[in-house]
Amino acid sequence: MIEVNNLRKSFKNKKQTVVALDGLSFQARDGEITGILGPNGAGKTTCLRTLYGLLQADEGYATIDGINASENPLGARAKLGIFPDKFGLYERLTAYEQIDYFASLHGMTGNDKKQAIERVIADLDIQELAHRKSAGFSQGQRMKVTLAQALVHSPQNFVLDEPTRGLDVMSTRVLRNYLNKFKEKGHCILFSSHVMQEVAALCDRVIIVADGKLAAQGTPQELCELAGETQLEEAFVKLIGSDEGVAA
Ligand SMILES: Nc1ncnc2c1ncn2[C@@H]1O[C@H](COP(=O)(O)OP(=O)(O)OP(=O)(O)O)[C@@H](O)[C@H]1O
Repeated sequence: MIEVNNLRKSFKNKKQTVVALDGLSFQARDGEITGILGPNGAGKTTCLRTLYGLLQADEGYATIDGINASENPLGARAKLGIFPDKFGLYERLTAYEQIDYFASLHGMTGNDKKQAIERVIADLDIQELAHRKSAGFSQGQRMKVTLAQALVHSPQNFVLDEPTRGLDVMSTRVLRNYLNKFKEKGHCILFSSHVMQEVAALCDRVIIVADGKLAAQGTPQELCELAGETQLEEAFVKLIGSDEGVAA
């Protein structure tokens, strides 16, 4: 379970202060897919970077299975799989070596590590890629290796930043199926998006963020009822009071 409590974060330069998070709070529960939906600049990535321990909030805190992400970033990351917005594979390494590298970063060694790598390779059905160098991998193959390296340490929680950006239809379907399977096993999945269809298709609960604050939350159905609309897109526009920076 992931909890975000009253997060505040501003970025300051000489001329200007940008408030990225302005007291954001929400929960993402086990056994559910939670989507953070918000227009461009709403604060989604800033929130996720705080969860990874890459950014320190000015106020408030985030916990991963009860572990404070800024006080104990290594402990929190052990419980977290991170699917970044760009697939940064090392072209000269094989898929197996990439996954092995991430397993080692999580402190895995010996037979436990070997078994974990083989399990995730089988899970994602990438046996034929395992001993190929990643230079030349297709977008879908890169996505699967990225998933494997994010999940090799069997985290309870999985966070994805705009996961289907740049993916073709087939890769998007593979990723969605995988997220649904992961959810059915009782894991907590949190992803950010400004793509309405994706959120409507995948999410059990939606956190709508605008200007760094929680604008509304609930199931897609509850959000439609709250706004008095039948389509999530219309409900979203009504709830944030603007249609800027939203993709259908
Ligand atoms: N490192 C930074 N320095 C200065 N301003 C920043 C920095 N990171 C984020 N911001 C600002 O904070 C606000 C929130 O940005 P953030 O990237 O979290 O939004 P987002 O919801 O992820 O947007 P998008 O959907 O466009 O990716 C924006 O106004 C952005 O310009």
